[in-house]
Amino acid sequence: MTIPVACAVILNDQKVLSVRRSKDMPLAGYWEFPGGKVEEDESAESCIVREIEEELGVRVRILSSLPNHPHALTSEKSIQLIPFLVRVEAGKITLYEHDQLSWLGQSELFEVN
Ligand SMILES: Nc1nc2c([nH]c(=O)n2[C@@H]2O[C@H](COP(=O)(O)OP(=O)(O)OP(=O)(O)O)[C@@H](O)[C@H]2O)c(=O)[nH]1
Repeated sequence: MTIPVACAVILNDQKVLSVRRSKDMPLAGYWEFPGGKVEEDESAESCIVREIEEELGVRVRILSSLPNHPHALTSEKSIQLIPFLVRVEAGKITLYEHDQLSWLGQSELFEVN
């Protein structure tokens, strides 16, 4: 089974926004790009706008779509990660589901879980 997951790449001064999954979420403590599962009858584009509003409380505009990335979770379950480069259009980033955020530079991305 392959689950489509849309995620947002939000840049600020060459650093990318990363958020940490809270203890109320599965895979707690792992860092990710904000986003979530694409629902049935939803486009990946609508999904990322919805998820970012739910998770970070901001409205984003999609600037471009980035190459999709398949990622095996278990032998039966995999994720098709669908990243979008987005820009925050309105609001102030607030964590509604995650417990930490960090703006990470290219090499720092490899230093978190
Ligand atoms: N958002 C996000 N999810 C990722 C990334 N990489 C990655 O493997 N995933 C996985 O994709 C899945 C996304 O599921 P989720 O639980 O965040 O989705 P959701 O917000 O729709 O939650 P829900 O199922 O409770 O409605 C998780 O298994 C997560 O670990 C990433 O960079 N960002």
